[in-house]
Amino acid sequence: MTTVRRLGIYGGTFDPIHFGHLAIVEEARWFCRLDQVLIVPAAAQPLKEGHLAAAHHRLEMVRLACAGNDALIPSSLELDRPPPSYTVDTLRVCRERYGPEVELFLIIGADAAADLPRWREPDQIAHLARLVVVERPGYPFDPASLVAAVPAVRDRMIVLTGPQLAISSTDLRQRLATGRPVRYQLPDAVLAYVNHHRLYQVEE
Ligand SMILES: Nc1ncnc2c1ncn2[C@@H]1O[C@H](COP(=O)(O)OP(=O)(O)OP(=O)(O)O)[C@@H](O)[C@H]1O
Ligand SMILES: O=C(O)c1ccc[n+]([C@@H]2O[C@H](COP(=O)([O-])O)[C@@H](O)[C@H]2O)c1
Repeated sequence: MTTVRRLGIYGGTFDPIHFGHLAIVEEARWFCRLDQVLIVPAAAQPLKEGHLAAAHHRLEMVRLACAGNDALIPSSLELDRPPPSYTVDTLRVCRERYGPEVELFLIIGADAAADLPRWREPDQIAHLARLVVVERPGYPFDPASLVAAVPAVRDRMIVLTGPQLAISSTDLRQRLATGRPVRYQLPDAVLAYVNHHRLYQVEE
């Protein structure tokens, strides 16, 4: 069994999960020498209007995407409690489950990081976990403004350039709805699942 000393936590709507997600996790895992990364689909993201695929579908797609990489652990942590899914609560549960010796690393894309001041208890988030911000094409990130808005992130933030893949779930959903190709933007097994369950097709 892997001894976990450095644990990554990567939350998202994952509607659907794609290679942009997986590539940034891999970068963070390598750079921060993480033993494991929990991939945590949100029941309901507090600042988002809603999602299209049901929670069990999004979790199953995460499971399929993680297959073959023992360091990636699909987690139903946020689906097992009532929404909204506040990250600070998830980090508290992880702290309790894994104990004080395990260092927590919260992985987030640059667009989500810029929004951190609007999240619930951002100071506590920075106390509970180091923040691993991975840059994303189209979302210039200014660490100084984040530190100005949430001083607790100073010395707790790592910014990675990352693989810079301009893939988004919104674009994938639009492509799927209009019959455009999405292959090579997400794992084949996830695409097969999406097609089998007709997740993002517009009914005629
Ligand atoms: N291509 C990408 N590069 C870097 N970070 C990404 C990328 N896609 C998503 N992320 C990050 O992954 C996390 C989860 O994102 P999410 O599930 O909302 O995907 P998304 O592609 O942004 O979806 P949507 O288009 O529906 O908003 C967030 O921290 C987000 O910033
Ligand atoms: O805790 C909050 O207040 C909060 C506000 C907005 C977003 N989040 C989390 O940020 C992660 C990325 O969100 P998203 O919309 O990019 O999928 C996901 O795990 C969300 O639950 C958390």
